[in-house]
Amino acid sequence: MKITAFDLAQDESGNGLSLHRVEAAPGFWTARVSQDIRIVLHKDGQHTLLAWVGHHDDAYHWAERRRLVPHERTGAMQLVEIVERTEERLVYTNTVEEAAPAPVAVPTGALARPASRGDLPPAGRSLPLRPFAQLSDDDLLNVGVPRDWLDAVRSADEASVDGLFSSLPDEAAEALLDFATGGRLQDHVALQASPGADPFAHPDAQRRFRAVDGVEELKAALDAPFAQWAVFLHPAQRAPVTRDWRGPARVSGSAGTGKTIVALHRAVHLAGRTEAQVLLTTFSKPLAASLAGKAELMTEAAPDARARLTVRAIDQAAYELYVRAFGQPNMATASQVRATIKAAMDSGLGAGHSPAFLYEEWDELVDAWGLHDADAYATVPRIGRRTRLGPKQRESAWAVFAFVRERLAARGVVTTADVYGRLTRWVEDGGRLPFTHVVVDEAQDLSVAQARFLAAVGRAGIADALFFTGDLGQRIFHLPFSWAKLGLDVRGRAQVLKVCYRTSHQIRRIADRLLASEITDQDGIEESRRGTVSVFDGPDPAIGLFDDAVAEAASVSTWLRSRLAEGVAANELVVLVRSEQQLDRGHAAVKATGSDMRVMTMHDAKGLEFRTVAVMALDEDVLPDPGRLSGIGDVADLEAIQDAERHLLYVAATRARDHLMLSGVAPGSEFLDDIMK
Ligand SMILES: Nc1ncnc2c1ncn2[C@@H]1O[C@H](COP(=O)(O)OP(=O)(O)OP(=O)(O)O)[C@@H](O)[C@H]1O
Repeated sequence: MKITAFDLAQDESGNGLSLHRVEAAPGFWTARVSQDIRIVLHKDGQHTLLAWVGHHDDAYHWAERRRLVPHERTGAMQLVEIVERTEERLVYTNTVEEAAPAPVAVPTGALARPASRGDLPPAGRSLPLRPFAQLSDDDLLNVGVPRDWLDAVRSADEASVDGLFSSLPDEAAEALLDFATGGRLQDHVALQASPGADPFAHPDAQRRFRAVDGVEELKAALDAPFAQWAVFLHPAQRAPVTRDWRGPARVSGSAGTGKTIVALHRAVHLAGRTEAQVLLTTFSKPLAASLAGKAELMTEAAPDARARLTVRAIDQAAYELYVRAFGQPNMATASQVRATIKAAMDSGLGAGHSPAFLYEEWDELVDAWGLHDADAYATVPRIGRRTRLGPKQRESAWAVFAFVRERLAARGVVTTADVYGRLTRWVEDGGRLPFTHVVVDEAQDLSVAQARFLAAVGRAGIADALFFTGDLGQRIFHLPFSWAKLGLDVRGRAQVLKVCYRTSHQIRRIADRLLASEITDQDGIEESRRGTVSVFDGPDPAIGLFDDAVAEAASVSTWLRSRLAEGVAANELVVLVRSEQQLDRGHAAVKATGSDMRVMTMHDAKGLEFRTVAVMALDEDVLPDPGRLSGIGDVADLEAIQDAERHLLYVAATRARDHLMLSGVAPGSEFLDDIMK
C-alpha cells in the first residue's frame, strides 16, 4: 500500500499502476496494490485524494456510493454517501465501512480520514419517534448536513438513526447526536467559508483530509502508526492550537476530549517557529514519556521543530533548571518531612493538632506558598474557602513548621516547593530560561509553587509563552487555589472541548453523574460539561456490590474472563484500586483469570487509556479515603478533599474505552450512590 502511495506521489499520472476509472463515480479511480487490494483515488486535476483502501469489490462498491463535493453552505469538502431509497423506507449504505480502513495520503492534495464512522450512533437511548422531523433545511444545512440527506435526516426514526449517524459527515453527525440528546443545534453551526476559499482548508474538511506536501511528508505519514500520527483535529481542537492567544490560555474539557492531543499539537505548532524553544510538560514521568513518544511521531518530517521541542515531567524540568542555575540540590523526601513533624510533636510542639493535619497544612500551605515566618502564615490568602485557624491553634501549628524549616535547613535539604520558589525568584531577577514557550498538560493538578513559577515565566516572556490543558473535574492531588492571584490569568482565554473520543457514550454518561455539569474554578471561570458527546457506543457498565472481598474478586474475575473471551487482549485490560492497600484485591481477581494483566492505583492511571477497566474495592471505608479526610482541619477543606476523591473515581472510570465494571463490598462507596441514582 505504501509503495503504491509513493509511486503515486512521484508520478501522479499513475503510469504503470493500473489505474482504473470507476465508471459510475465521476472523478474516482482505483489503483492496484496487490492481486486483491485497491486504493480508491479521487482526481480533479488539482488534487489527488487517496480516499480508501480495501478489497477489489469493496473498493468499487465504496467509490460508487460516494461523491466528493464542497458543502453548499459551509464550503467544507465532504465525501458524501449516496442516499438509497428502497420501498417506503430509507436504507443507509454503510455496509462496506466494515472493511479495513484506509490510512492514505497524497502529495498534492489531501489525505482522507479512515472511513470508520460506523461506531458513532447512540444505541440504547430512547429517542423521540422522529427526532429531527421539525428541523428546517436551514437548520440542517448550517451544521453541515449535505442537501441530499435533508429528507433522510428528517424522516430518521429510532431504527434508522444508527445508520444515519454513521453515514453523515462528522460535523453533521455530532450536531444531530447532541440535538437528539437534549443539546442545541445552534451550538454546532459550522463556519461558512468565503466564496472561492479552498474547500480542503475548511476546519471541518481538515478533520477528514490531511494535505500532504511532497514525498517526505507522505513518507512520515505512512511510516508512523497512523492513529498516533495523524489524529485529525476537530475544528474546536485546531482553533486553540493555531491561535495567537496574546496571553496565557487554557483549554479544558471532560475526560477523553483530546486535551492531551491539543497540548501536543500546540507544542509542535509553536516549535515550528524558528525563534521558539518549547517545553511540553505534564505532572508525571510516565505521562511525559508518552507525550515524548507522540511528539517524536508528529515531528518525524520536521527535524528542526523536533530539535526545538523538549518534553519533561514538570518537576524534572524544574530540577534540571535548578541544577543549571544553582547546582545539584539535596532533595527532602515526604517521609523525611513527616518524620520531622513527628519529632516536633514528640518534643511537645503542635498540641491540639494531628500529624495528618500538620502534614497537609505544611504541604498545601506552608511549603507550597514558601512561608518562612509566623506573620506570613497568619496572612497567607487561605486557599479556596479554607477558614482561618484561631490565633492559639495557629501559634501551636507554626511552632511545628518553624521546627521543620530549621531542621531541613540544618541538613541542607530543600523541598520541591523550595526548588520552584528559588527558580521563581531567579526568573524574576532576570534568569535566562532555555525555552520561550511552555505547554502544560494535566494543568488542573499544578501545585501553588508550580503555578507561581509558571506565572513568573509568563511575565518574563512573550505574550503567548504559556498554554495549559486540563479538566477541573480531574483535580486529584491538590486543594483548589486561584491562578489569577498568582499572576496566571487565563480569564477570557479559556476554551472547553465537547467531543469525547475515548469513552463510549454509556461509560461517559455514568461517569458524568459523579460531577456537576458546571464546575467553576477559583477565578470564576466556568467549565461546562453540558453538550459533550461521545462518538461511539458500547455496552452499559457493570456495577456490583458484594458481601465480601472474596465474592467481589470472583465476580470481577468472571467479568474479566468474559472480556478476554470476546477477544480483548490482556494488555488492554486493567484493574484499578484507590490505593496500594487494595492492590492485593485486584491481584486476586486477576490471578483467578489465569492471564497476566495490570493492576494499578487510580492515581497512576491518570492520563492513560484502556479498552477495558475494572475499578475494584469501592468500599465505604476505602473511597473517599478516610486517611486523607482525617487530617482535614475544617469543613471547607473537607469538601475540597472529598471532591478530589470523587474526581479520582471519575478519572478511573473514564480510563475505559469500551467496557467498565465498578465493584466493592456492600454498602459500597457513597460515590456509587450518585452513579446508580
Ligand atoms: N480529533 C480526534 N479524532 C480522533 N481521535 C481523537 C481526537 N482527539 C483525541 N482523540 C483520541 O481520543 C483519546 C483521548 O484523547 P486525549 O488523551 O488527548 O484526551 P484528554 O482530554 O487529554 O483525556 P484525559 O482528560 O482523560 O486525560 C485518545 O485516544 C486520542 O487519540
